[in-house]
Amino acid sequence: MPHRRLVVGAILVDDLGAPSRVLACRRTRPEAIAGRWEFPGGKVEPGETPAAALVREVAEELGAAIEVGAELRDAAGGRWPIDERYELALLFAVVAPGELPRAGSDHDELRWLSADTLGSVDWLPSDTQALPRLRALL
Ligand SMILES: Nc1nc2c([nH]c(=O)n2[C@H]2C[C@H](O)[C@@H](COP(=O)(O)OP(=O)(O)OP(=O)(O)O)O2)c(=O)[nH]1
Repeated sequence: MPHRRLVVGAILVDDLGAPSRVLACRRTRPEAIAGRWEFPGGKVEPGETPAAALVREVAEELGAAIEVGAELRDAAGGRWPIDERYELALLFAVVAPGELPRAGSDHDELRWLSADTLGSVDWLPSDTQALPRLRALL
C-alpha cells in the first residue's frame, strides 16, 4: 500500500490531565463535506512535525495558540484512516492561557461537547471512528 499523507486534527480539551469537554468545529468547505463536524487541523507539510502542523493550522483556522499533548491512537496503536491518500493523526491539545478559539472562514460554528453530547453532531467519518476511545477518556 502506498504511503498515505498525514492530516492532523486537534482534540482541543479543557484540561489535558482531566479532560471533560472537546471542541468540535463545523466545516464550511469544500462543498462535499461542508456542514460536517471535525477536529480543527489540516495537512502536514513536508518536513513538518505533526505537532508543529497542528499549532500552525489551529492558529490559522481559530486564531488561537495551543499546547499539544499526547496522540489518540486506535486499539492496535494505529492512526485513523481517511481514504486511500490520507490518514488522520489526532493529538490532544489545550488552548494557551488567555487565548479564545473563534470560527474563521473554515468553520461556521464551534461547539464544546462532553461525553454525553459527543455523538450529537455529524462528524466526518474518520473522526467517528475515534469517538468511542475519546468518549472513554472524558
Ligand atoms: N482538518 C481535519 N480534516 C479532516 C478531519 N477528518 C477528516 O477526514 N479530515 C479530512 C478532510 C479533508 O479531506 C482532509 C484535510 O483537509 P483540510 O482542508 O483540513 O487541510 P488543509 O487545511 O491543509 O487544506 P488545504 O490547504 O489543502 O486546502 O482531511 C479532521 O478531523 N480535521
